[in-house]
Amino acid sequence: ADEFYSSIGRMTELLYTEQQLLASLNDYIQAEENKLETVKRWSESLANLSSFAIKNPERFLSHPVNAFKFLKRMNREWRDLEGLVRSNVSDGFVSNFNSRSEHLPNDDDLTGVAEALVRLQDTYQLDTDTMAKGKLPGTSLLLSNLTVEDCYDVGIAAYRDNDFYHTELWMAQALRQLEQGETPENVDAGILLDYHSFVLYKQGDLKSALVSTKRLLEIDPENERANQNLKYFEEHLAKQQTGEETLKKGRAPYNNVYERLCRGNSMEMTPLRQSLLSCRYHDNHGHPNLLIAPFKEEELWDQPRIVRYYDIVSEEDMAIYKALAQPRLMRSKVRDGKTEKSYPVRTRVSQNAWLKDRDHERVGRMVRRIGEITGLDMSTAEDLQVANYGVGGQYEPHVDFQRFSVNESVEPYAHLGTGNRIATWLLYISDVQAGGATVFPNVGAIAWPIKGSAVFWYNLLPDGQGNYETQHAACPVLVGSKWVANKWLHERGQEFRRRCGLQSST
Ligand SMILES: O=C(O)CCC(=O)C(=O)O
Ligand SMILES: [Fe+2]
Repeated sequence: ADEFYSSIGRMTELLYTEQQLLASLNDYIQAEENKLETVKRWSESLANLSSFAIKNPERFLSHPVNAFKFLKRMNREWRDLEGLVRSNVSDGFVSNFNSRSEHLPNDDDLTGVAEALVRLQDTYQLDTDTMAKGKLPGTSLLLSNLTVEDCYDVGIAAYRDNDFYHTELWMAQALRQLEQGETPENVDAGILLDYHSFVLYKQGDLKSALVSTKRLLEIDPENERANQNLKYFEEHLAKQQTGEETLKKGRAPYNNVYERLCRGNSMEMTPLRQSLLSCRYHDNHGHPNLLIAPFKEEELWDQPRIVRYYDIVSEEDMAIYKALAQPRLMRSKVRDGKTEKSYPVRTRVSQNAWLKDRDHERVGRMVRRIGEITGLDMSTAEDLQVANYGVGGQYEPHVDFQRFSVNESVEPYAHLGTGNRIATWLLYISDVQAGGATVFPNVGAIAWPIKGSAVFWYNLLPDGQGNYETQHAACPVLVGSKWVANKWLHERGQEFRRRCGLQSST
């Protein structure tokens, strides 16, 4: 089935679908109006005739022409009219809609996008009101706020996830907006308070659950469940006060290194260490192709060494990669090294496509460039992965190499036969308005997406062991459509290019 929330690029297709549906709906409205217009005209013309005739029916019908026309009308014209009234002009729209309905977002998309809002709220420490009012960078794009019903839907998505902490936040937001005078059609204070008090109770906050239940009983005094809960909460609270039970804490949003990095709080480096990071033009020791056009190289981090190259490809190249990838985008998966199978996971919300060197001359050209810049053999690299992130799109902390231990007989990436992923080339082919940084939680490095620049690092230590300091993540995209193109380089072919050491240091 089609999935949309995991890629803004895929979602853009839906906007065109909506345009076509709207055009078809307008055709239907026009046809319905034409039909009604015809019916009205007929009825009006008849009204005069009939009111004249009815004044003196016998006299009217005594005229043979009148009699002829009258019988004809009653015999044929009324029947024709009935046919017209009965005729269905909605077929076009209905069949148009039905043929597309398979390719419209399903419930998983709705859950996915609601989860995304909650994820963004946690990662970027935004309160529910800020989120509901859409007060984010890029606010000029916002058409309308979340309504009471929208907030309720986000709360329900969290509830289905057993995420009572966020259910509480969103039900409370809905209640606040209700108090501010919104008039939703399908949601009322009763149902909001019902959920609100229940999830407070589930989180062990009996005092607040009691307050919420009392509010519910004010508007619905007969509510049986609320009355039972009231008794239950009061009894348990009394016990608690005698110290029998302590408050359990609900799941609070985690505030770990990863999320702090996503918010742009990088680890402080000592000024000395910082000053040793260099920025220079890079020609890979005089590679002939790079002497003519060297790349600006910036050292982002020292241990592990992470470098960024600016202006690696042109705007046109990037447009080509996106255009080639767009129709092939599929939900990104994560490969389980043990079972060798790939699965879609919540920790990776994006869609991707793979481009071969031969798919376009510009793809092959960039791959050759990577070889020139890094000095590595590109013949064992994987195809170019083009990825586009969705709403709150992310890739939680992971390493790019396949974990293995020397005593294990399984060879990493056995199906490729090219050894492990020795290095990662991560090219940003879009900017991102807010969020979406690439961060390295084990060391504290942050790489912000800069269109046309590529970040490069070695995943393996010189002896072939995986370097866990290279663990990294793509932070949730707050505002924007983030596109990247990765090239994963493998061990085979690099034996004489990157000299291996016996010890695992770099
Ligand atoms: O998109 C990013 O910033 C990082 C992507 C990444 O780590 C991956 O695809 O393995
Ligand atoms: Fe990665």
